[in-house]
Amino acid sequence: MSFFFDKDTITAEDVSQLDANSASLGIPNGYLMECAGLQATNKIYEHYKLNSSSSVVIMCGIGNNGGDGLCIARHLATRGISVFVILLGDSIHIRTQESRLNWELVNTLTLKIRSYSIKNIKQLKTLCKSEFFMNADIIIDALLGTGVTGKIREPISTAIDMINQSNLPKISIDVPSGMNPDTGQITEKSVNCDFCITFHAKKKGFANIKTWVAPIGIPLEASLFIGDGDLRSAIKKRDKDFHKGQYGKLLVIGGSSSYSGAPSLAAMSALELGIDLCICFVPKGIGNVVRSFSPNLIVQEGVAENFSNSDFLQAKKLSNWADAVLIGPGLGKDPKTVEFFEKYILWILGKKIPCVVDADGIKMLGKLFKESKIARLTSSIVITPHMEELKSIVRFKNLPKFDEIEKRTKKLISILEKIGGVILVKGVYDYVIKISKKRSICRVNRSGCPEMAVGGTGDVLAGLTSAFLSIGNSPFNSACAAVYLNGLLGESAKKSYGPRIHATDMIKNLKSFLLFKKF
Ligand SMILES: NC(=O)C1=CN([C@@H]2O[C@H](COP(=O)(O)OP(=O)(O)OC[C@H]3O[C@@H](n4cnc5c(N)ncnc54)[C@H](O)[C@@H]3O)[C@@H](O)[C@H]2O)[C@@H](O)CC1
Ligand SMILES: Nc1ncnc2c1ncn2[C@@H]1O[C@H](COP(=O)(O)OP(=O)(O)O)[C@@H](O)[C@H]1O
Ligand SMILES: [K+]
Repeated sequence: MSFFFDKDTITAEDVSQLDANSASLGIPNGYLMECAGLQATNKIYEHYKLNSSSSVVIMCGIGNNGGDGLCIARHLATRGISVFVILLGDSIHIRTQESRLNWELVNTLTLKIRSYSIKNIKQLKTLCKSEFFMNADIIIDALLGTGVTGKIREPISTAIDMINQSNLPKISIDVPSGMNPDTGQITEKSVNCDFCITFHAKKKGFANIKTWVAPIGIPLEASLFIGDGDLRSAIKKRDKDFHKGQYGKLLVIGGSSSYSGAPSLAAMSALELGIDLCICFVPKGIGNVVRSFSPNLIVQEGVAENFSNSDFLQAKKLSNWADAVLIGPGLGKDPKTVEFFEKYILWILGKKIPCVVDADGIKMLGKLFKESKIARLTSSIVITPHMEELKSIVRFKNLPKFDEIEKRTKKLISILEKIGGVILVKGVYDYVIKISKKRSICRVNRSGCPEMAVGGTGDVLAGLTSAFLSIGNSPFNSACAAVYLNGLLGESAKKSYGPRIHATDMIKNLKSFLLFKKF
């Protein structure tokens, strides 16, 4: 299944994404910690040929890396090994439920485990001179993992020194504490481990570390199906010192004499997601209709009641201002608009400004492909066709059913390789595909409900995709996060208002939904 989204090395961000996606699939975080603890225990037990006369020191932090260490302590003790647990910090500060549970369990098992929580460095130094510490067979480093940030603080800093000063064999859990797992950088100090037992996949920054990778039950589905983790990481946090415009400037080009709702729905979705600024560039005569949706929208009108080449200069100017562009919703099919679109799209393909093409824009793209005016889309373009729209761009007959994932993915990739770009194929399951010469990848979205098959929900999706682009996400990640959120909004609108939902109900629910889900 190499076309699915599995990676050889992963970052801390990937880890938290996979973790949250596993939770979306119903796998509690504590299960993963239990697997991690048991896998590490098995490896250590076999590698060092431990037996009931062995003794082990485990240094634990107050995050989940420490939780893994506490879990290992329990499993080693179960095998009759004497364990000496040192928690670096007060137990009331343990950060997660899973780690706290493991701390409580460690303190319930009294036969083979002794545990200490360190209040100050002096206490730590005394413990490190104790007979147990000096005579142990190995020392396990579960101080810091993928959650490390900034300079190493006390008492962890001294604990790292203590581990490094000891002559015992040293095993690091997940990450050698102190090392940045994404870059391999050691700002100050890190544990000089003999080897590292790392979970799920090797971390990106590991170069010269002896590593053993342990699977911990993160299922393939957590990488294949888009979930909470994707959405959480796409909703980027505003930096404290951000000023207006740094969290997304979006340009929506759409609308025509017949359609004013489509660009309005897209722009409103983007605004409700929380981006800073959205300019709607619409043809003359519909500006006030779009304005009436919200005073927060900035609306500019073109020269005539349908776009034409006379609007090209203004479209270019506004695009250069924007972080991302959405073109297509409600554009119509006026021949002059088709000319304008062609000119604009050829320009933007050359500029690499992140851009979403939807609705009428997709049909016009199809024409450009047919006339060989475009050979290939660039990786900065996302198109969001449903099946019929996709047929206007590339020829194909039938596809395997929506839930025959492996077959459908293979077929879609072979079809889409001809056109390139990032393609979000809408349907009961949405398929987000990034075509690349090296290796094309596919993610699948299962959120959403049949009640969403009404006018306007596609415009909301296009608005969300371009909004995610405007705050700095990659085209692929933007499409994934948007289609997942769009489906959740459909489900949530159905819960709030019953089966007769409109696109406006989805937008209405956006802010409270994100707040409720703590995004
Ligand atoms: N996400 C997953 O899928 C799983 C993660 N697991 C473990 O969880 C770890 C990540 O857990 P967390 O996110 O809680 O992070 P960590 O356990 O790496 O550490 C986070 C805590 O350490 C402290 N800290 C961070 N930087 C520090 C510094 N520079 N100096 C001193 N203290 C510092 C802070 O109190 C912070 O809350 C992984 O490395 C792995 O060991 C496992 O339990 C298995 C499942
Ligand atoms: N039957 C369905 N089940 C689940 N989701 C659906 C269904 N029909 C449409 N959707 C979702 O609604 C959104 C809009 O899709 P669609 O109606 O095809 O767009 P458009 O408005 O462009 O025609 C997409 O995210 C799609 O996944
Ligand atoms: K560690």
